[in-house]
Amino acid sequence: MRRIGFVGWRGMVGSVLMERMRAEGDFGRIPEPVFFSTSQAGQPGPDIGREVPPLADARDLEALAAMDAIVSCQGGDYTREIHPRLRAAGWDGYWIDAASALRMEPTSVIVLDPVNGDAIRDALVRGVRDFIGGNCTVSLMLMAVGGLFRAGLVEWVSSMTYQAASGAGAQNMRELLAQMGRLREAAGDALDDPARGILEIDRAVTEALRAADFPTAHFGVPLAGSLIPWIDVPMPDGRSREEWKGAVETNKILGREDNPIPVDGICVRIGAMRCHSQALTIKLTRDVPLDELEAIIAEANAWVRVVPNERERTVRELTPAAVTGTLDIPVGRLRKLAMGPQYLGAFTVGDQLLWGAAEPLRRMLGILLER
Ligand SMILES: NC(=O)C1=CN([C@@H]2O[C@H](COP(=O)(O)OP(=O)(O)OC[C@H]3O[C@@H](n4cnc5c(N)ncnc54)[C@H](OP(=O)(O)O)[C@@H]3O)[C@@H](O)[C@H]2O)C=CC1
Ligand SMILES: N[C@@H](CC(=O)OP(=O)(O)O)C(=O)O
Repeated sequence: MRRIGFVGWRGMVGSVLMERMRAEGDFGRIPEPVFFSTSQAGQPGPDIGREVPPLADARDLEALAAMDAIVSCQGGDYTREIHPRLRAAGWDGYWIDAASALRMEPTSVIVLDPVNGDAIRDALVRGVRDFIGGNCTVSLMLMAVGGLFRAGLVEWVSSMTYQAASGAGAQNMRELLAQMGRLREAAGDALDDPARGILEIDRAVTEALRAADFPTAHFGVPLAGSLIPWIDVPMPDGRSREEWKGAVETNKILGREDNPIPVDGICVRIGAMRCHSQALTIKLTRDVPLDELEAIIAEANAWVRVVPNERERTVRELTPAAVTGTLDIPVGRLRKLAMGPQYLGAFTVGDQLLWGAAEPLRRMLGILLER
């Protein structure tokens, strides 16, 4: 593992990956990092604390084929264009990818090593070469309650999501802020005057939300002051593709494709910046006391943390504002539901650019570098 190529490192997910790799000193373990771009070939590469060659052309198959591994955060269109051609040309290096394009291919493994590290290592021994990061919502749910799955305690899960703007892309994050700004403008001076009636302010804000010039070029509809109960394209059975991924990717990561655990729910976009939250209803395979369930959840990996089901701790620690920019995976609101002792309620939050996207790729590269 000498030459590692990075494609898509300038983008939002790629930048988070670069930040994490710099913070962890990963580049010190890579003898020859090569940075590619589809639009900036020949320009200087990123600052990684030592000199790197100018950017290579991300469509130059010969240059790509000289890599022992390629990490791509460039997106699905790029993967669909380049990966088959590289493989057809006989390239047998490792392909590590953030995009969903290859996730459900039988030749690939979805990587989330705190949950399926053994499956990843088995796959390496079997000669698997394509290692793909999972859907952010799926990875964050499994980081949160993977312990319950591992213990065989999950009969089914319903996940109701509250997904951040970042999942739709960098331009959407900007648009969310532009929408927020427009609403603040609409409230005008009335907001600074405590004597002015709230209904007057609300009327002005609603008018702005519905105005033809409200900034909606990327989301298509208002997100600030509203929400969007549909993410990604429709599937034939009424699910959105994001909801479909919840089921198929979870079971692929768990190695349960032949005997899948039902996972379903409604995926909703809300006005958070980069943290996805999920309210989970879990039907347990048997009645287990709550304190045992909490211990199983908390011991599953080094990042998950149980937040006691207390108001003060919950509103401070179990929110996008508290979690954003960190690798923490808090899980709280844990309690048995009114439906019966086998029904567990939970709420979890995670940064969708870290554990939801960049971190599993960084760790997969780390596993390859250790070999
Ligand atoms: N957004 C998310 O939450 C998640 C995304 N993913 C996957 O990762 C892929 C990449 O997503 P994302 O990072 O959001 O994509 P971006 O749109 O932020 O970046 C993709 C590419 O756009 C090019 N680009 C053009 N202009 C700019 C600019 N001004 N600044 C930076 N880059 C620019 C860069 O390529 P070049 O250097 O070649 O011009 C860059 O690598 C997605 O398609 C998806 O498959 C996976 C999980 C979560
Ligand atoms: N679809 C996710 C983000 C994403 O890019 O997912 P995927 O990697 O599965 O395409 C969201 O909108 O929040």
